[in-house]
Formats: sequence, structure tokens, C-alpha cells
Amino acid sequence: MTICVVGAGAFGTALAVTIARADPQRAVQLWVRDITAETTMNWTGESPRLPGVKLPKNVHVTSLKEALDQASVILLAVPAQALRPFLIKHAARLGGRPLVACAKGIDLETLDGPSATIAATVPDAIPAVLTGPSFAADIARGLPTALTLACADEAVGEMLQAALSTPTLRLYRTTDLRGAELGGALKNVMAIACGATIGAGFGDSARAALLTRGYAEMSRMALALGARPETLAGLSGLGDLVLTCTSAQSRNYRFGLALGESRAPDAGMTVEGVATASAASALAARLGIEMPITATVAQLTRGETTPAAAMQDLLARPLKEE
Ligand SMILES: NC(=O)C1=CN([C@@H]2O[C@H](COP(=O)(O)OP(=O)(O)OC[C@H]3O[C@@H](n4cnc5c(N)ncnc54)[C@H](O)[C@@H]3O)[C@@H](O)[C@H]2O)C=CC1
Ligand SMILES: O=C(CO)COP(=O)(O)O
Repeated sequence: MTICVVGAGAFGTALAVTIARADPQRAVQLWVRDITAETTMNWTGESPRLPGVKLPKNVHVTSLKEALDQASVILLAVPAQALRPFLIKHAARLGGRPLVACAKGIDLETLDGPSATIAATVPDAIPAVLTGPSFAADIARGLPTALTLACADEAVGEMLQAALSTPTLRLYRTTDLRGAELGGALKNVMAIACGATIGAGFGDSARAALLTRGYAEMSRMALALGARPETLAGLSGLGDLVLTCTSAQSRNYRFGLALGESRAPDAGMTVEGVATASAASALAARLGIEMPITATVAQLTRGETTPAAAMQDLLARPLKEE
């Protein structure tokens, strides 16, 4: 099986590295969008997004479009808002095989998750999703990690699970694409909320409340869209929520922390929760469901409120049953 990973950022590189290490006989293509990126990575032997992680010999960095044609499985590790443009641009080269979305977000323009985006742009591909609690740096260091592989086609799901699991990266399987991808997308929004809460000095109890009520919001949206509750309770939902809302390794959490501390966030980071907060708010309005934390994070990221005012508004909401 020929595996091609699209996007040589932190996550794409970590996946390519761990898959390649597991079987030195297997060539893994790591696709970058231009020759400059290809030359730089071949020269340095690493990705600028994952410094210090040397690429094994069987990872081949390439910008050749033919690498897409030749792959039997393609992992899509570009940011969520870049996924649809990438798929539209290369649709003719991507059909007829599994496309595994690794991005965690909701498209701001269509309000679709990655699997619906694949279905809409490359209708004859088999959409799959790889998601769950994992920092790229941890995967690349070979630390133990467990993720969710979602694919509606059970046989293809089993094939992908076997092909992408490694001795340190353990994949669990589900057919609930919607639930898996929504957990991954929405936990980023909650991580911004939790970071802002800690940054503003509201304390660990407030964070636990936000994490828990955030989980209720995630489940509400996912169930409204046909997801299964057990998916939300699994690695891709609760698992990733806990990781991202409690670790300063998370860029979404750090972005929130900066907002809470009234300082500028680090520049140039991929922070999926920013666009996804607005997309999820719009989707909640379309579905007619309440997602107050998500709406608050959307306002925060657009500069329409402050952490202090946001917390006051959340606390002042009408009292209700849990
Ligand atoms: N970094 C992490 O620990 C994890 C990230 N993810 C998810 O993976 C996705 C990507 O994140 P990172 O790799 O961390 O971001 P990153 O910012 O490190 O890298 C993104 C990469 O995508 C490339 N890219 C953007 N548009 C492209 C296009 N049209 N064609 C080819 N390449 C393109 C960029 O050049 C960059 O190298 C996000 O949705 C993130 O939520 C998921 C799990 C862990
Ligand atoms: O998705 C992740 C962990 O599972 C990575 O989180 P960040 O994008 O917030 O760094």
C-alpha cells in the first residue's frame, strides 16, 4: 500500500514519521505544495513546523502531483480551512480511494466537517477521519498515543486501522464519522474558552465547569447531526477535550491563555478553534440549538467581548436543570 500524507506541518510530519518508522521497508510520501518547501525540507531533513524531528530515510518529501495519483491511501493533514480549496484544486487526482481527513475544524463557508467536505468535492473517494487526543510532538517522539479512525465503510475502516496503527500509535475504529470529527472540531473551541479562563485568573473550578458544560454543547450539536453518544464519550470527544483544555502544549489553549492575559497570541500558529467557533455558532443557529460557550468564544475571538464580560454573561444565564 502506498501512503501519501498531504501537508508537512506538525501533524502531517509526525504521522509520516511514525508510520515510516514502524516499517522501514515502506515508503511514505510527504506531499508539500511547492518546490521551495520540498527543497528546504530535503536540505534540513526536518519540517520547520516540527523542529528537531529528523525524517527517516523512507519518508520522501515531494511536491510532485504524481505522488497523489500513485497513492492508495491519502492522509489530509492541512488545516481545516485549507482542506476544501486543496480538494477542489486536486479533485481529479484524488478519487477512487480512501481520503483520511486529519484536520479538526468546521469549514467557515459551507459549515461542513471534513468528511462532508470530501464527499462534496471528491464524490468517488471514500471519506475517513483520523482524530483524537495527540500532540504531534508526542507522536513523533514515539510516546504512547491512542486515536480514533472513523470510516462508514467497515471493511475500509479495518484496512486503514491496520495500515496506520504502529507499536506506539493505537487506533480504535468507528463508523461514526460525524461524531468523531465534531468532537475534534469542537474541543478546540472549548480549549480557547478554558485557556482564557485560566489566563484571566478565574481558576481551575471555572475551567472544570466550562469543560463539562462545553462537553454538553459538543454532544448537543453532534447528536442533532446524527452522531452517536458513545463517540462523544470516546477518544475523539471527551479524550481530546480533556487533553486540549488542560495542556499548555495545545495551541488553542495557549491562544485562549493569551486572550485571558490581555496579550497578543503567538504569531503564525494554526489555531483551528478561531474559525470553528464562528462556524459552529452559525451551525448551531441553523440547527436551532443553544451553544452559549461556543457563541461566547466566537465573540471573544472577534474582539466583541472580554473574558471578564464573557464570564459574567455566562454566569447570568437563566438557571436550569443540568
Ligand atoms: N499539531 C498537532 O499536535 C495536531 C494537529 N492536528 C490537526 O492537524 C491539522 C494541521 O495542523 P498542524 O499540522 O498542526 O498545522 P501546521 O500549522 O503545523 O501545518 C499546516 C501545514 O499545512 C500546510 N498547508 C496549508 N495549506 C496547504 C495546501 N493547500 N496544500 C498543502 N499544504 C498546505 C502548511 O504549509 C503547513 O505546513 C489541524 O486541523 C490540526 O487541528 C490534529 C492532531 C494533532
Ligand atoms: O488536536 C490536538 C491535540 O489532540 C492539538 O491541539 P492544538 O491544535 O490546540 O495544538
